[in-house]
Amino acid sequence: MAREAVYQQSDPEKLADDGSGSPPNSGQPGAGSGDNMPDTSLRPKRMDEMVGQRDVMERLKIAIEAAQKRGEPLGHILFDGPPGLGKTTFATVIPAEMGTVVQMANGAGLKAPKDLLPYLTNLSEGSVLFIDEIHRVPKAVEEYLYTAMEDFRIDIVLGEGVSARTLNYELRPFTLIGATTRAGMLSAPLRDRFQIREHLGWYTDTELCEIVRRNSIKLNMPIDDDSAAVIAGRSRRTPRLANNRLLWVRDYSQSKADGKVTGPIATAALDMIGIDVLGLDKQDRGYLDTLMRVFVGGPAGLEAIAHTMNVSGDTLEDEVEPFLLRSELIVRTRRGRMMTAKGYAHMKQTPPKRPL
Ligand SMILES: Nc1ncnc2c1ncn2[C@@H]1O[C@H](COP(=O)(O)OP(=O)(O)OP(=O)(O)O)[C@@H](O)[C@H]1O
Ligand SMILES: [Mg+2]
Repeated sequence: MAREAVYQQSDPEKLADDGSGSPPNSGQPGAGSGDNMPDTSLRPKRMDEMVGQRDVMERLKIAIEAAQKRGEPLGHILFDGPPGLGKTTFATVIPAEMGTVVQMANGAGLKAPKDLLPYLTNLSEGSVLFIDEIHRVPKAVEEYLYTAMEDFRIDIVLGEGVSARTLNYELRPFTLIGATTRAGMLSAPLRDRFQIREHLGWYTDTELCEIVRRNSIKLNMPIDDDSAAVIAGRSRRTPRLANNRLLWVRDYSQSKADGKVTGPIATAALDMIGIDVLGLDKQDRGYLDTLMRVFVGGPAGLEAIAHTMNVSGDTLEDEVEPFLLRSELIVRTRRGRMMTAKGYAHMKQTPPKRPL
């Protein structure tokens, strides 16, 4: 029987935020200041509570069952995909299905081999080590992971120069789960040591509706199909955003409508915080507005747009542009970013006439 996973580390969301990757003994089972955070409380605890990602789920269930039948630890798993699609969630439900414990680390916190050692030496047989943002693990630490993953062994070098000696340390067989939003940044030797690699893709509107409906029940505020559709439709196919939107709609309805949620109330709530029908927020529309108004639809360079908006180019490239590109509101050309006809239509403007 699968049990709930026992956390040996503080809350993963918090780790992801501060990037500290504090040592494994710092958290009591179930501890972590983020435990009462809404995002965490809405996080599925078991695989059957998860919605969507059917293929991934099916493959993982097979791998888990087979590993359990053989009495071996599950092969190492790498999850990649954009933020908020369920990488950390999978990393917590898998140990729960296996009835084992999980330690949570963050690649940004593993600055030197000594930061990794406590996690490795703390492993119990068949337990899981989750490294979030694994692309941020530096090379020196990564090399320790190679033998740890492949041979369940680490070689510790003691001393320096001629007196240096290597100590071989046997690890208990374990499963490493890595998560990254930047799979391309992982080195090939590390990537190839994961037996299972899963890419998490965007959710359908129907799946998001289901997530919103289930979570509204968790929040003691069951909502109708219309409201769920409004929230899901404005959530960019991302469960985390759907949860955030739902929580705001709850606040709004409790303050303005005695806790009653209807389609128009959900719409008014999301309009109020500047989330439009496509799920664009104020910054996204600010980008489109700048490109349209200041650069006459482009082509314009990223840095030029960033300077005009007074934000960093990285922010625009990582947080704003991917969704605008995916929605075909802008295109990236060799000469710079350009508005598309769809972008103009969304902003309710007519494209300028360009000389032939
Ligand atoms: N398949 C799913 N079913 C239901 N809820 C989900 C699912 N996937 C994610 N969620 C919800 O979305 C939230 C965000 O997911 P999660 O933290 O796993 O994303 P992530 O991929 O780890 O993001 P990041 O790259 O930012 O770390 C979770 O707290 C959970 O409530
Ligand atoms: Mg995560």
